Amino acid sequence: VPIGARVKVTNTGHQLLEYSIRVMHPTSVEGVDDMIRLGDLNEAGLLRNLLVRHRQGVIYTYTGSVLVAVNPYQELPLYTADQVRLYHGRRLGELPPHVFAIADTCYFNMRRHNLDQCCIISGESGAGKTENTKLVLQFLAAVSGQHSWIEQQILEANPILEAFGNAKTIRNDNSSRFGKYVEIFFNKNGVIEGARLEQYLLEKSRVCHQVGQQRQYLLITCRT
Ligand SMILES: Nc1ncnc2c1ncn2[C@@H]1O[C@H](COP(=O)(O)OP(=O)(O)OP(=O)(O)O)[C@@H](O)[C@H]1O
Repeated sequence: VPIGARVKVTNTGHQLLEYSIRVMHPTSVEGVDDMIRLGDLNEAGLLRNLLVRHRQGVIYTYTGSVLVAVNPYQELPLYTADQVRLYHGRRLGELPPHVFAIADTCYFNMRRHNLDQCCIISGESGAGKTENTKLVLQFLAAVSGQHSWIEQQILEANPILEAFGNAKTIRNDNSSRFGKYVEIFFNKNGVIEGARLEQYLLEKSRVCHQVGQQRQYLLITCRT
């Protein structure tokens, strides 16, 4: 049953949807940074908030410690070195929502509590998972102290992986053919020492041409 509606059974046994119309909560008019503060905390309220912010050119919104990113489909001046410096060492929520704030919170928690941190990036095809993953890596490489060859290698591995593992679909010109599990290893001083990437969840439905044995799926690049 859609949110805001309820099922009513008529005398003849038919089911009807009855919609209730309510006055919009003031927080839904301008939009809020953190959707936990929404008065209309339902699906319609969340979607409206994202729409209002998108119209204002704002692509990131929190729901507590979860970041919702709306794909802007255009270059925004949000990922400069100045932005990295701005978000480094700040508490979540202190500044406007940003993927750098999430990356910084992970880095801070890892160093402070000496615990592994995990960032899950999910969404439908074309939502911006790959781009935001790269931004998290870019941020971690920038703040993790020494600017060594290793950090550069990790960042530069992406175009190579994308060359083999990405291809055009109706939804996304640069669609990934497989999911990625990226592990970044830091030493005690918070400096990047290495990385490991594991691929999983290959979407066979996206493969349109198969080379040789099944195991070679990942080396297939194709255009649909
Ligand atoms: N933050 C952003 N700023 C600018 N452009 C973006 C941003 N996020 C996504 N895009 C654009 O949208 C395109 C699709 O994004 P991306 O490849 O990250 O989606 P995805 O969720 O990984 O999709 P798939 O599941 O199909 O691999 C990118 O190639 C880029 O052009």
